[in-house]
Amino acid sequence: MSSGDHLIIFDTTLRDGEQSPGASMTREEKVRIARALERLRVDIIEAGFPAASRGDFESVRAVAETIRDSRVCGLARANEADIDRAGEAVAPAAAGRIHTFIATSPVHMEKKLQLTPDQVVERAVAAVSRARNLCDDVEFSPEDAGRSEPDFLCRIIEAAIDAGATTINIPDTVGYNLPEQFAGLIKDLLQRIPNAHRAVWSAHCHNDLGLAVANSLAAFGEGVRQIECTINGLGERAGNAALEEIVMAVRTRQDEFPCDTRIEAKELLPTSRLVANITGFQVQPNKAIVGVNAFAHESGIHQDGVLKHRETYEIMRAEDVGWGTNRMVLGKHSGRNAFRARCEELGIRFDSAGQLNEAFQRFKELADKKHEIFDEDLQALATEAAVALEEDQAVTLVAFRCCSETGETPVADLTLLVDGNEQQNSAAGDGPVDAAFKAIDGILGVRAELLLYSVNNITSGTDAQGEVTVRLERGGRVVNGQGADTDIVIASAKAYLNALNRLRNTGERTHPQAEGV
Ligand SMILES: CC(=O)SCCNC(=O)CCNC(=O)[C@H](O)C(C)(C)COP(=O)(O)OP(=O)(O)OC[C@H]1O[C@@H](n2cnc3c(N)ncnc32)[C@H](O)[C@@H]1OP(=O)(O)O
Ligand SMILES: CC(C)C(=O)C(=O)O
Ligand SMILES: [Mg+2]
Repeated sequence: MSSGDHLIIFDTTLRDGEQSPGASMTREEKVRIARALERLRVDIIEAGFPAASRGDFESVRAVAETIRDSRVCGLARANEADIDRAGEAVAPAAAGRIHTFIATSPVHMEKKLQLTPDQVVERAVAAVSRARNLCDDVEFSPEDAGRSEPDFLCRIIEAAIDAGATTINIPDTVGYNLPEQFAGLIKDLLQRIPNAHRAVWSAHCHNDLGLAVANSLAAFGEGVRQIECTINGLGERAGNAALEEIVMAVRTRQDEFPCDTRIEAKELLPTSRLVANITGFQVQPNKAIVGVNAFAHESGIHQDGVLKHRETYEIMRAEDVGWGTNRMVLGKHSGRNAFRARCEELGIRFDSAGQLNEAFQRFKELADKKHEIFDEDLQALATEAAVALEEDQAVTLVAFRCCSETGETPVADLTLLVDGNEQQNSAAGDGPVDAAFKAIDGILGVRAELLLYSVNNITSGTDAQGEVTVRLERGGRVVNGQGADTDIVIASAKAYLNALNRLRNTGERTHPQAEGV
């Protein structure tokens, strides 16, 4: 719990994070998240604003009673009642903190507090002194410091340290600052305030301009040793600096920073998921560190690079932040190397370059129709490709159109390539599949009995491939045919043709059951 020479991570998910409209948490939920934060080894957990409500007081107290390895903090305005309530709430903690604040920008002092700067200094000093009588660890924040006058900040911060503040937190409350400007403010305050060295300095940045993490890191570069942040960047308006981004930026770029955090990074993903599930604020896929795509590669050139040497396209290891591993997503941007590697992992071997090419071609065609290709899709593709190569597909589907309207008889219109010649036919049927089969029969003039027709979706989702199996019987011979497509009527036509081709190729076969369904 001591600050030592590491960067102190002050997590405010349960206080500022909870201020996101719609993110309110119950006491039990706060305790669950606090436990996760303790496993993550955050130094300080700001558990709530005890004066806000009885429920929040009880939540902060429950967290203080439960957590042993992180300091537990409660927020309080600069008034007696709030401070006493915060002191009472954190009293059971193994290590507690009272965090008191008052706004220092001209607009906040004049319009919101309706106090003069002298009155604000007076309240800040009284608040810090009162808090110090209740707790030996007191943090003071000049709210809206990012828009406050530096001279006034120097005055009030010096007074707060003299009154007993052990941490001075500089908030960019409305996310207005730019990184260089915020770093400049920190540097200026540290140089000009004579007793600055008696407190730990902290940054608390908001993300209104998407700069919360950048501003926090810039402040770290200028001497702050505590950063206030939240899991998934949850927080008031556009949120706070994201804890996982701060932690991994500092760890990954130790060449740029003076020290590291104590965070157990493998807990980042589980904690992110817990907070997302409890608050209902799901993380965007491209969110750094914890987004589902943060360690996923779909482009062939990237996949090829990562397969050859991970560091070509990854600056962190997925495993280090709680993911099982990085992820190769097969889609239309993927190349042969990733395709073959995944197939090999699934035990699919290609005996020849021709077989690989055939399967890869089919994979690209499918990928044009489907967002993501799953393992089951690959299995189906590999089977189809093998069948296509090993069998004489004398009849193939060239084009297909089907009109199906409420109250109207469905009509299928298709073109087949039969022994090298294109032939077209239309037919009506009881349903689109029946119409398709009849149109095929019309061209081929075959009479086979349909013994079985079944459809399975290979993967989930409305863009999933449907896999159709048909079983045909003619003259005592029984064959099965399979077809897969994102359109199940086309999958049906393919399966029917596959079976008809087999009937042609297995003219002499008498044990069709061996094929199984
Ligand atoms: C930047 C931040 O994140 S600050 C924290 C923001 N979080 C919250 O506000 C969540 C918890 N808040 C609450 O539950 C309520 O606002 C309470 C219980 C704190 C106060 O409720 P109310 O007494 O009804 O006051 P209300 O919220 O309407 O107005 C805030 C009052 O606090 C005053 N105030 C605001 N900040 C401070 C401060 N740091 N120190 C002293 N007084 C303050 C305002 O000037 C206003 O005073 P007024 O009533 O005399 O005009
Ligand atoms: C209470 C303070 C630190 C705050 O949340 C802010 O200014 O954003
Ligand atoms: Mg804030």
